[in-house]
Parts: sequence; structure tokens; C-alpha cells
Amino acid sequence: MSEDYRRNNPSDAIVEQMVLIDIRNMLQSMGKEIKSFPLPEIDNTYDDACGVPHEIFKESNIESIEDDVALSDSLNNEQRAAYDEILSSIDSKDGGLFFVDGPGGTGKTFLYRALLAKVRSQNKIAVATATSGVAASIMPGGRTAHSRFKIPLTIESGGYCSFTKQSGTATLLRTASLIIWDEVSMIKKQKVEALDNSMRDIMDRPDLPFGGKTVVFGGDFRQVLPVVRKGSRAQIVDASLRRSYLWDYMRHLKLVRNMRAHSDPWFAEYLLRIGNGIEESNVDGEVRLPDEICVPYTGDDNDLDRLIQCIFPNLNENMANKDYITSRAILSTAMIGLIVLI
Ligand SMILES: Nc1ncnc2c1ncn2[C@@H]1O[C@H](COP(=O)(O)OP(=O)(O)OP(=O)(O)O)[C@@H](O)[C@H]1O
Repeated sequence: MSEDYRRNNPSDAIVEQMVLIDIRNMLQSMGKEIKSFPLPEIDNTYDDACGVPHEIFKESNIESIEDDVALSDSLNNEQRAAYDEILSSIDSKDGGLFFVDGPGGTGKTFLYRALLAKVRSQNKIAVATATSGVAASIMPGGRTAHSRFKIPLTIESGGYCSFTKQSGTATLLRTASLIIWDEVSMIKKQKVEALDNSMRDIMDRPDLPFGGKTVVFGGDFRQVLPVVRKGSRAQIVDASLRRSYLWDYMRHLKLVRNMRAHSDPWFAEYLLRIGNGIEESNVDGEVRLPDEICVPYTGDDNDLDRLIQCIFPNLNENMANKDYITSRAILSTAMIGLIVLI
């Protein structure tokens, strides 16, 4: 550890202090105090956080991206209604549980970014999490829910997160004005309930869901559901948050307008019908893709070339065009498809 600091600092005394501060931060996040160990004293001159728990120091220093602060000006009506309701729950200090229910592309992440920027611009703490790392990474300061809330990988009903009441994580969550958990539809209900149990405990408000915090969940039950090994449809549904006692406490905020496909309303509605399970299907549950969005498969050698030509027309001329390259992709459900393409 000291090698990292030694590269930029010639003084042994400073290096020692920086290592001690790191050790203190790690111990704090585990709910322990450095003072209980026989280690040299920390000189606060070298500590940017000056005794503030590391988790709070880091969260308070997430810079609001200027563009995100301006996002609230361009929210659509549904997003605006959700935004106002969530902010007023924070202002009222009574807390509230929300579930932002929106199919893919309806602007859930856009809404979270606007909320995070607003709350942070008021020098309050907003904790941004998502079930997957990819979704967490597109929110400023986002972390996976497992890592932020220290959720055990396997957990039974009635379980707790593995942070202690004295830990930096507990202090952070106690201080937070807003907690966001995106893609909650993908996680087993016991994990969300564990956070509820821990929050009631650290807030000393055992009778209030999440100890009276404003918590915004988001997700789309039409997309990926929790993984239940060899689980039947009923078992998978039963494992989801929809079947939790918490579901009834949540105020449902619906986003319906597809902002990703707003230039193509027909496609947006078609996606929604499939997601809602109302598009016509055959006995195997397969829906028919309309001819106009298909590149026909004929079985001859030119099929692949036709697909590439359709998705990447005039590829050579557009190689350096970033908008062209980032606005199209060929995906494959199986590795073999990709190998053929390469
Ligand atoms: N009010 C808005 N004004 C302009 N663009 C918007 C607005 N809301 C969303 N968008 C844009 O629409 C696209 C989809 O939004 P976003 O990624 O937030 O949707 P999502 O519901 O999180 O989708 P998914 O569930 O697939 O992750 C993004 O390009 C986003 O910038």
C-alpha cells in the first residue's frame, strides 16, 4: 500500500500518515475504530476527510455534472410528476417508497440523473445504486446495490445486510436524503427486505419501512427477472419484489412514453405490446416480427453480407463517423453467430 504513496511523496512521515488514513477508512467501513488498534496517531493535516467517514466524504464529493442539473428542464410530463413527488417526499422528511415503473427507453435513468443532480446540488447526500454494474455505471457516483449495501450473496427471509450500526455505510445511509436502486426487478425480494430490516435498525424506527427514508426503486418486470436455479415461472415470479410485503408500501410512478424510440411511435408501441404480453403469438409463445424490420434469410452465401449491408450501409466511408458507429450494432444470441460474423 505504501508503495503507491511513495511514488508521489518523498517523505516517510507523509507516506505513513496516508497509509494510516487508508487503514482507518477500511476499518470504518467494517464498523471498527482505528483507535482500538496499537497504531500511530493520525495527523489530520493529511486527511482530506478530516475524520468524516470515508463513505460520506466520497459521496459528498461527487460533482454534479452541469448537464445533469439542466436535465430537469427537459423532463416530460410523466417524468416531471415523478420528479416533483419524489422531491417533495425528501423535503417533507417523512420519507416514502417509490417504484418507477417504465419499460425500456421510457427515461428512468434520465429521471434518476435529474434527481441525483438536484439533491446533490442542495449539498444533500444521494446514494445511487443498481443491481448490475452496467446500470450503476451510467449514474454519477453509482455503485452496485450488493457492494453499497453490503448485501450477503445468499440470504434467507428476515436477513440483514452485513454492515454494523457503527460502520461508515450505516452513517452514510442514515445521512442520505435519497436512495436510488435501479433494476430492482432483477433481484430476489429477500435482498431488498434485508436492506429494509437494516435501515429500520440503523434509523431506530422499526415500525417504518426503510426507517422513514425516501427510497426510489426502478425497474421493468417485462425485462430480466431474478435468477432462480431450475425455477418454474411461478417460483421466479414469487422470488421477485412484486411478491414482497414491501410492494404494497410503494407508490407506483408510471413512465409510459418511450423516449428512446420517440421518433418511431409504431416501434415503441410494438415493443410495449410484446412487453405487456398482448402481442399475438403462436402456441409456443413466439411473436412474429413484421417483415419491414427483418432482413430475410434465404440460406444462400450472401445472407450475412446482406445483413451487414443493411445495418452498416457504406461502412468504409463511415468508419470514422462516431454517430454512425455508435448508433448501430449486430447482436447475436449465441457465440457461434458472432464467430461467423468475425
Ligand atoms: N425527457 C427527455 N428528454 C430527452 N431525452 C430523453 C428524455 N428522457 C429520456 N431521454 C432519452 O431517451 C433515451 C432512453 O432513456 P433512458 O436510458 O433514461 O431510459 P430507461 O428507461 O432507463 O431505459 P432502459 O430500461 O432500457 O435502461 C436516452 O437516450 C435518454 O437520454
